[in-house]
Amino acid sequence: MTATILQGKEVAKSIREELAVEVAELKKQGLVPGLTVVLVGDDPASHSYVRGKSKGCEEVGIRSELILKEASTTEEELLGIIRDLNENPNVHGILVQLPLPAHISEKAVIAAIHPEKDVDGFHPINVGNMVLGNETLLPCTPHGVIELIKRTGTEISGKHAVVIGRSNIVGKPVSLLLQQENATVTMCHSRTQNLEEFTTKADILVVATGRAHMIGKEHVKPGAVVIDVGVNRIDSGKLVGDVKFDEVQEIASFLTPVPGGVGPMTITMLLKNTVVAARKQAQL
Ligand SMILES: Nc1nc(=O)c2c([nH]1)NC[C@@H]1CN(c3ccc(C(=O)N[C@@H](CCC(=O)O)C(=O)O)cc3)C=[N+]21
Ligand SMILES: [Mg+2]
Repeated sequence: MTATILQGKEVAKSIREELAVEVAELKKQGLVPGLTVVLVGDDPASHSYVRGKSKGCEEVGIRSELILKEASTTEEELLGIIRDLNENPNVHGILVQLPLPAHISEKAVIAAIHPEKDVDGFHPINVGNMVLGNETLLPCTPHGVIELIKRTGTEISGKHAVVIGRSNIVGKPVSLLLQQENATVTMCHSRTQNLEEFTTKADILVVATGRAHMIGKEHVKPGAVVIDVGVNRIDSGKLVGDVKFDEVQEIASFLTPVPGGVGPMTITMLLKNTVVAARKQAQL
């Protein structure tokens, strides 16, 4: 079997086209959705991701603004910026790019964002609502993963999903969303013993370890849907996933590439959240 490659980039494009139509409609009603991205410091990877976000906004007609602050910015200054953005009616979404410099508490910064403007879905109130199954702004990568799996035409309900990685931004929330789609979910992580024993049972395997090329075909059940959330910059400068693509392609039914898989879906879900947040705030 050779896997069908799940082109996240193309799925993302079609969702962006739908969003562009929706945004044009909102503009006729006087509402221009607005996203502000705050970037502290000069991490090149962060700058590259942020460029992707501005480009996405431009594509769908969202007004986007970038606030660049030097690495020496204090937590108080950053909290002050967030307070102003919380009060600005033209700003519907606030995204503070992570990671932040070590002297700034990410927890404090995330908690300071108004939950209705938290388009990352990282605020404890939004996380709590997600856990409860309440309608809320969902975290972008997990939401993008679910959308991608749905595009395979695979029924999630009743399937065994195995998630590797237990981070707050991917592993934990994606496990929860899969369970809400009625999958039976197993969560594995860096301390899991006999990883293959679990992963070879997976109908759906979501890999979010942050370790380049750690999953090979010996980990995968023939015919599985494999979603690679890894974005690892290797020495050559190349971007690679957590999955050995060429190997796993021989055995999976569907496989996401890196780049061009989950990444573009993440940004698209951010655009979607910004539109949802704008509607909610404008009561439209
Ligand atoms: N507050 C916050 N929210 C985030 O959502 C957030 C963050 N901080 N910090 C960093 C991570 C990482 N992240 C990515 C988004 C898109 C791609 C993406 O589109 N990647 C392209 C390739 C991009 C390239 O070539 O560099 C792809 O996979 O095809 C990757 C990574 C969002 N993050
Ligand atoms: Mg882990």
